[in-house]
Amino acid sequence: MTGATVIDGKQVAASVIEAVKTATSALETETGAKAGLAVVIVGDDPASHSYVTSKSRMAKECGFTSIQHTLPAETTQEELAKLVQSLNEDASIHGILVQLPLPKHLNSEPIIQSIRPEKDVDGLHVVNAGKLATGDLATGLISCTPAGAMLLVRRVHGEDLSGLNAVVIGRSNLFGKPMAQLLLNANATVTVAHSRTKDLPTVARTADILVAAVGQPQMVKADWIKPGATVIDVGINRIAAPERGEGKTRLVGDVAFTEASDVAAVITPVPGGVGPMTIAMLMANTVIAAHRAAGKTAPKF
Ligand SMILES: Nc1nc(=O)c2c([nH]1)NC[C@@H]1CN(c3ccc(C(=O)N[C@@H](CCC(=O)O)C(=O)O)cc3)C=[N+]21
Repeated sequence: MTGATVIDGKQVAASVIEAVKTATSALETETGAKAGLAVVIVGDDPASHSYVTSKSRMAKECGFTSIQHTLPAETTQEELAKLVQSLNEDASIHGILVQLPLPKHLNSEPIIQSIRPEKDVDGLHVVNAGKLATGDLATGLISCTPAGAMLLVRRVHGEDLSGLNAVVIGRSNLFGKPMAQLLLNANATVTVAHSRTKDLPTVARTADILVAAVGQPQMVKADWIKPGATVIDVGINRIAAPERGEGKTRLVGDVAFTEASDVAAVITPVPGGVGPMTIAMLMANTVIAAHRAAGKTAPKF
């Protein structure tokens, strides 16, 4: 039995996309500039290709100039660096996304840091990470998954999280750290827990807002959740689903959704929760970057 309200991330993402479309066409009408997103993918990992395809499709739907660079698995560090450099210099491109992970022989860190911060729509450049860490949310670009998860939190709790305990499980630069900073910036009392935390369930149970990015399928159980909490599930795990037929798989989050729904007040599903928000915020970051490049005040999402 599901007692919790299930947040429809697809629906919230669709409303963000509508706002992006409006901002994109307003910018074009005012300045003649068309927002441009370049997505770079190296190698042939099928999951990565499917994500990139949906990003490119969504970019077109938003009215962007959307270009996709598909490079062979044996691309060298120098070749990739050269491509990023040319995209940095291309005035028609406002956002550059290099799909991660890169093949093992490539070093992603210098590539990400070579993207001009103004075009870093993934929010992974140290300049953007630093702006978020110092509370400057107005001039940088915020990493898409935490930005999307935070937008869902704001839909539930409003802009001010004063007095609320938030626990983020996960401490990656990609998600956990920026998520914690967004929550802190909204006045939540934030705990960052991780694999070395002693007694994770007890720590998790202090959360009014529990954000799970543990990377383990259905690890967060009902007894990890404070009754009435908001649970944001950031996990994307593909597991075997023999009930659907031999060799079939399905997507699950980091939260044991069915049992968690009996305890939480609000919960995000997987699929259909944070995932669609990630793509929507990438579009939002691109139109923000395009506004700034044209010297216009960027829209807020
Ligand atoms: N530079 C970079 N930036 C990223 O933001 C980035 C990346 N690399 N590499 C891979 C991860 C993963 N990621 C997702 C985006 C959307 C869904 C999404 O829309 N998921 C759907 C389900 C999709 C499906 O059915 O497979 C959902 O949760 O409903 C999931 C995962 C972005 N990533």
